[in-house]
Amino acid sequence: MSALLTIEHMKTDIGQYKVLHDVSFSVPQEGVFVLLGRNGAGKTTTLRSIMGLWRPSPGSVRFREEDITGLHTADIARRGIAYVPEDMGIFGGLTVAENLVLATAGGTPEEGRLARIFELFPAIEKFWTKPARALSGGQKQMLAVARAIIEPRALILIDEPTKGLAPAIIDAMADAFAEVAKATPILLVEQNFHFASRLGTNVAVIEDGHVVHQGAMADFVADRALQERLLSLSA
Ligand SMILES: Nc1ncnc2c1ncn2[C@@H]1O[C@H](COP(=O)(O)OP(=O)(O)OP(=O)(O)O)[C@@H](O)[C@H]1O
Repeated sequence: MSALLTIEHMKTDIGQYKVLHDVSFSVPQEGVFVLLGRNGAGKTTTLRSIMGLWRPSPGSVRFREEDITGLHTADIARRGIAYVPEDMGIFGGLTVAENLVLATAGGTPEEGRLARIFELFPAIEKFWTKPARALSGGQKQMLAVARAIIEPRALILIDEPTKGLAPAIIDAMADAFAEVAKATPILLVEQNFHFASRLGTNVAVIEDGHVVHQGAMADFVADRALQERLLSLSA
């Protein structure tokens, strides 16, 4: 089966700074693909480049067999790629309901989809009429992901959802994300190796703007020497 998303030799400059030097990886049609790397390695820049928020040049991004390199962000999103940025992009002054309605194309969430979201993230239903700023950090992250899946999507990019969250919340999030991934593949940026290895089916490691490893998560988890070398982990 061909890959869902293929990135080849992506290189991104931000102003005068050369941030991505050579990023290549392929996201399969199913599961959770994790992009790991130390602080400042280029993970967020990779997601932003896929979404057209930075313009990669040269290199190519292919999605469902189509070359989407250089398209505008709205055109990339229209092809079914949702992006949950690290700051989550939710509106604190609006209610949870309004945040979800704003994320729908027609202004009315589809009933079955909303019911599924309530099942996955009970806090969304519980705090439906409350302002989003009243949610805890973990609940805000759940709302951000709920916004991403309120419409059918082909792929969700999620940037470091566990940042700053307590272990019990992270465990609940892992369960919910595993459920989400059964319907929609996820490209996940993470630094929390425990969370990433629990969820991930495939992994790529980025170091100083280069992808230095790509493979099955199970093989990476089994290879402690490789983890130690690439991530300074002794997990
Ligand atoms: N707007 C910007 N202007 C200049 N340099 C930037 C900008 N955004 C990111 N960088 C630099 O690009 C490099 C990669 O940043 P990026 O945010 O992609 O890393 P990351 O792997 O996501 O790290 P983190 O885990 O800390 O978020 C860093 O050295 C960062 O300082």
